[in-house]
Order: sequence, then C-alpha cells, then structure tokens
Amino acid sequence: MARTPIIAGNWKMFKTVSEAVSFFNEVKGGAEVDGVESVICAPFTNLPALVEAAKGTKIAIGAQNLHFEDNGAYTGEISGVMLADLGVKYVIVGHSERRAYFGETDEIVNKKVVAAFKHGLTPILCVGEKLEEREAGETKNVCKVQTEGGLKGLSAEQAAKTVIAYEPIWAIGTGKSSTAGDAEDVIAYIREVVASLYDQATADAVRIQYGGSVKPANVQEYMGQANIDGALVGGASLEPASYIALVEGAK
Ligand SMILES: O=C[C@H](O)COP(=O)(O)O
Repeated sequence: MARTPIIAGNWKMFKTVSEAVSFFNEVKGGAEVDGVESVICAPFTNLPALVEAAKGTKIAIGAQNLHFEDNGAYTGEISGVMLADLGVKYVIVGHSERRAYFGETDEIVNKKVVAAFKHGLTPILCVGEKLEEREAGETKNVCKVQTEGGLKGLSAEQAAKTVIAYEPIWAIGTGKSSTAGDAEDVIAYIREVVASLYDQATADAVRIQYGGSVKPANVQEYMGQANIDGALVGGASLEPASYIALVEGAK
C-alpha cells in the first residue's frame, strides 16, 4: 500500500517568533513537494505566527507536546483544545526527551495520544531504545512495549492515522545514526506489532518515521527502505536549505 512520506522537523527549544517566521518564508515553496507531507513542529510561542504564515501552503504546523486534560489547574501546560483552536495539525507525543527529562511514562504518553485524537490533532508517537537497552538486545521489546502502550485504546482507524517515529535514543543529536538496514529492521518489526494489535490493513496504513541524526546526506538511504515512511528531524531541520533538502529527499 502506498503511504505518503512525511518529513517532520522538530525544532525542540530553538527559534524566537521572528526567527521562525523568517525560516518559514525561506522554506515556503521549496519545502512544498508533491507527494511528500512536510510538517514543522515548533515551540508553543511560535505556533500562532507559523499557522498564519502556513495558510495557503502545503506545510503543516505541529506542536511538540500537549497536556492530556482539556483545561485545569496545570500551571505552564498547553492542551489539545488550545492547539486545535490555533489551527495546529500535528503534535509530537512521548519524545525521548520528554520521557527522560519530564518523567513521561507510557501511560501518560497514551493519555496524550488519546487527547490529540479527541481534538483532531495527529499524534507523532515517539518510541525508541536507550543505548544500554540496545546493547542488551532489548531494542525490539522496548519498541513493542512503547508502541502498545502508546496506542492503547485507540480504534483501528485512529491507529492507522497515527504517525510513529522510531528514534533510537543513542542516535539523537549525536551524529551516530542507525544504519538504514537496522532502522528498517526495527521499523518493520513495529509494523508487525501494529498488525498484531489491529490487523494487516491498519499496519499497512500506519506511517513510521525514522529519527536520529537524519540529514540531507542520508535521508534518501532511509527513504529507500520499504517500511520507512519519513523522518523526524531535529538539528538538520533548523536551517532552511537543509529542511528543503530533507523534504526533497523524501520524494
Ligand atoms: O525529534 C527529533 C529527534 O530527536 C532527532 O534529533 P536529531 O535529528 O537532532 O538527531
């Protein structure tokens, strides 16, 4: 089944509003490639300006997190209601940095995935193993537990719409990317996990990205793999020319 490739830039905690808008103006046009979905996941403060700038373009805007409640006494948090109201389309959920630094468990991640769907946002659900887990031969098991945990309670239709990002933690921001073959092996396995939770049609529909030191020079290698449907990119998504090259490389 043909799945539309999806490149998502995760800016993490980078860029002021003026930097974000000037980036957007530089990538507009270039990062709009037929047959490739292009998503920029920016800090909350940039979202209103980016949603406005993205009107009439093929670039979607995403957030990097959301709270699972719609509203309440949660100082400093942002909910799915608020993101949907802005016109945000995607939201990254369960990034390894959120799991490591902000204590997000599979249960919390699952609540966030459910909240995203409740408000019409598409979650980009991140899974991936730590270096010690890889060395202990636990990679697939970790990904299975995180995938099952993240998708818990979703309908097959919701699961099919979820974007899963496989990001081995040891490859994030380190320049040490997984080989395309290793990434393909784990991603094919994650697809099998989805098939066993739902059915083959759902597994064939779900898009699974690779993330971890993806750059213009290696994106095509990943995209050449049968099960890899795109990339979640940190560092290399911050420069306009590099972001355009990533989207072009996903054709
Ligand atoms: O969300 C993106 C990943 O954490 C990858 O980051 P990176 O491309 O800087 O390695």
